[in-house]
Amino acid sequence: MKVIISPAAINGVVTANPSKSAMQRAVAAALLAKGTTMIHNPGLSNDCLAALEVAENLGAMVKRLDDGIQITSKGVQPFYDEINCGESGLGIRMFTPIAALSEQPITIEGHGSLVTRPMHFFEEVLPQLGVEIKSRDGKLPLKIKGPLQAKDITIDGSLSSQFLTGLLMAFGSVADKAAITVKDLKSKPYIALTLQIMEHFGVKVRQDNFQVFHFDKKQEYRAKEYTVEGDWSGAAFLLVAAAVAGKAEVHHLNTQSAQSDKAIMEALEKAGAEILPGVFTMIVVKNALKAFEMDATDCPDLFPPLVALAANCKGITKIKGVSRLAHKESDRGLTLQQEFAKMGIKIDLQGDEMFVHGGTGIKGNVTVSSHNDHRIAMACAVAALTADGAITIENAEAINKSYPEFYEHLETLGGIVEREELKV
Ligand SMILES: O=C(O)C1=C[C@@H](OP(=O)(O)O)[C@@H](O)[C@H](O)C1
Ligand SMILES: C=C(OP(=O)(O)O)C(=O)O
Repeated sequence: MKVIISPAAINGVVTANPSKSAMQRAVAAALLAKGTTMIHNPGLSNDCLAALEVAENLGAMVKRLDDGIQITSKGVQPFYDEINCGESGLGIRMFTPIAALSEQPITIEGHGSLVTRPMHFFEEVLPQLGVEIKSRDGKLPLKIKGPLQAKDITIDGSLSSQFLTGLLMAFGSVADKAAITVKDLKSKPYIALTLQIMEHFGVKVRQDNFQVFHFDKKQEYRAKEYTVEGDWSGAAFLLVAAAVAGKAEVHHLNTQSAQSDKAIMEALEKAGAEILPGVFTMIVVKNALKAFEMDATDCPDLFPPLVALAANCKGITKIKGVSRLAHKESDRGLTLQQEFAKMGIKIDLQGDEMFVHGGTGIKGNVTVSSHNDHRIAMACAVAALTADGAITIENAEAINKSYPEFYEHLETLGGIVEREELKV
């Protein structure tokens, strides 16, 4: 699908979409728990749907009800010898150690960009925990055979926190006394979110400075009611849209959330946007915007909205953490540079730093590509609001990975979105 976004002023109120990071973790916890869990405000993005299907294939019963999604489980008891994590990096890295709790051989598949994302971590770590594993040169498909035994282990956390999330979740249901030591952990707030959700479902982990994670006694996940928080990662695009093109009120955003991407507020403040915080509501209003500096090493998903913001800020914005972007749905440092260049915005990449030359005007009447990356599509859509003509985004349906409601929400706020379905 192509969408054409015309320049427009933003003004309106929306409720943030459910966080896929929180939803996927809750689905995993519900699978690991014995009993019936009810998930309210469930996410229905592609990554969330993939997590639900994986949970079903690993033994859970999933029912869609009017007030949420009900998951009934007896723990991991696979129905099939294959699971498919769709395009979700978190999904595959979290569910692989969980699937390995069973002794049944299981093939783990995915599609799209997931097929080229690195998984060699598992080949280094899982054999130390008693799991046999084969991959295609560190990539999908993975073939595993458990059962995983929780033991003291040291891992490298520099590529992604998602592997640690998977080990923590799996250890939570089998560890007696064990510790995971992590070297050079990145994206730490995502681990805080994992620990918070594990604790909600009855499993406590003692941690020292995000370096050592101790399991002190045998614990069990308990089936619970859980309400998925609003998604700061998706809302970041709407808040930036307001800062550059008008005003927006976004509901269901918790400023006390463990989500790393609430750091968008720090960037908006530095850039000079007007911010009116409320209880579970953020109001952002346009103001004169200036270049800012930000370290996004631990909140890498903020790069695309930060670039859309920086494009509208006078001066050169410096964002640190570019090396975290190489293995996302696209190589996001390069795709941002390439697509924003088409809109007349110069981006320099120097080592781990990105420099965005903003305030020079955004060029419209151009076609950009999402590179099948949801966050690139959303960043280009926000850039279009202040361009001097409409911007066509190819492969615009990429947003379904995390935020299927994105274009509707943009329209609710006053955005002008024309959809062109491809004719077959
Ligand atoms: O745990 C999670 O929910 C996520 C962790 C982050 O990945 P890294 O830990 O690889 O940075 C983030 O980029 C991803 O979108 C979601
Ligand atoms: C990188 C992302 O997700 P994941 O790694 O879970 O595929 C993302 O949502 O931007």
